[in-house]
Amino acid sequence: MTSKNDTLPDPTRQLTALRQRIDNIDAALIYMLAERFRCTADVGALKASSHLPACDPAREKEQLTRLHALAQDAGLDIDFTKKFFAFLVGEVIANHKAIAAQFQDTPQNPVLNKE
Ligand SMILES: C=C(O[C@@H]1C=C(C(=O)O)C=C[C@H]1O)C(=O)O
Repeated sequence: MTSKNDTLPDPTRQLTALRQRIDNIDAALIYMLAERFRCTADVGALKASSHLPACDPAREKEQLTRLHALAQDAGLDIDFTKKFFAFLVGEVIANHKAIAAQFQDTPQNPVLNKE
């Protein structure tokens, strides 16, 4: 199969091909993050309705140990992994606090009643 891309100089074609792979990976990351945040929103609603704290340091410690090993195995920078995880969990905890505040105002939280 020929395409317009076949007529480009080699480095340009290689760059286009690499960027196509990057775009595919970015799409997968966005979908995975969206799914993770949907899941953590459900955790936030469960915690709010059960009066559990937004943050669980023991669980985070376990996750960090696991992610450290996974990052090492995958060849992903450990410091980046820790920073990314801290950023992600920081967002989740802020969301959990917002859900808890909303639950206090309106115990009929729509997140809990969506099914
Ligand atoms: C999602 C939870 O809430 C918080 C967020 C976490 C996460 O994003 O993975 C982990 C621990 C908690 O501090 C949980 O307790 O499982």
